[in-house]
Amino acid sequence: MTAHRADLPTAPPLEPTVLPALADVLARARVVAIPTRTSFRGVTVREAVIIDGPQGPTEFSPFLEYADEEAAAWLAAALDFGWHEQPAARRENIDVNATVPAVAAHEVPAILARFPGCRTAKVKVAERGQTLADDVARVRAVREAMGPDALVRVDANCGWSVDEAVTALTALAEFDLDYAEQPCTTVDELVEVRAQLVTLNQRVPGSMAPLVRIAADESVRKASDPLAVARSGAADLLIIKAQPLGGVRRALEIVEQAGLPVVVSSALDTSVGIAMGLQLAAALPEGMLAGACGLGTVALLAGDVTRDSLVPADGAIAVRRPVLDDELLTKFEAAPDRDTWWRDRVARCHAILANAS
Ligand SMILES: O=C(O)CCC(=O)c1ccccc1C(=O)O
Ligand SMILES: [Mg+2]
Repeated sequence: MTAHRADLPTAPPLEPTVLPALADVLARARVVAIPTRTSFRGVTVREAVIIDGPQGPTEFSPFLEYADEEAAAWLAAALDFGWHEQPAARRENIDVNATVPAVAAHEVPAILARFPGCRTAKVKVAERGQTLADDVARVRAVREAMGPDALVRVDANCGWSVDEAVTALTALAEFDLDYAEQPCTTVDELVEVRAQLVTLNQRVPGSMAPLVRIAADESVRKASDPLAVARSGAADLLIIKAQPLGGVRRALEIVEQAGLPVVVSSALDTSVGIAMGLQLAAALPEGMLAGACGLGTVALLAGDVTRDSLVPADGAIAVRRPVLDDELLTKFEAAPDRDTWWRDRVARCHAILANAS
């Protein structure tokens, strides 16, 4: 165990309350493979296990490259959402952002059209194989399409070094960014980028605010210690995802302990996983939400497992659980080898949770 400053406790352990039997989980599971409309961080088919739990449908969809230890937290989340009562909702509708993949600038209007009414956009930047000029052109296209009142954010997904991040965010500052999500990989790098951006902001003498605010995503959801960011002052706000953090209740505990404003986001889930994110956003204490959430991403998929998809209307999504559609589950059924692969993965992650409890 590392030493911790007294002001922040360690993150709560993954506690898989009462674990349902593996056979029960698998009997309720359907594996689906849904194409994306646009390549999103290299993903062109999104695979997911949809489980018809006693409390409602739930989803297990860790990315393919994740090892079992990491994927086990996603299974804890899925089982918690499918088998246990969830924290009470404090709001009925959740504002969401448009999510703009790393497309060419001329494709931006077509992407934004899938997010009706959204007044916040999050734009992917620092994509491998692209240049800062591509990012500037894409962000400019978003700002021009949405107008001066919209909020525009960027997400670099760890794609920059400290120097690249400072250069890029200085160049992008003319578009008046709401925040930059995970510009670099490590917590120390985030601290350094943020410090340099504070220095660059000295147009307001004595201000300790950075030129662009920093949000942490991977440094929260992929970290063994999701509170390290908050403890070291590496970010102005946190991106919180229910599946990787082990479910709605554990994510709420982490938010409370971190004490930073948050934006709830998805992992490119089907409507079932989005429902979990909406539940988390709806349960957040007053004043913790830092704006529109990244939960509109079903609009980036070319299919879904419900007829009543959880996509934005008027810039928001109503908090609800979708009704599974058997025809769609069959239509997007994964190939037999992929079905077997996912069921084996569920079994291995289930064993990890069983050993931990
Ligand atoms: O936050 C959003 O707008 C959508 C979700 C999103 O960007 C995302 C989706 C899948 C995997 C990673 C990420 C991410 O935020 O980095
Ligand atoms: Mg992100």
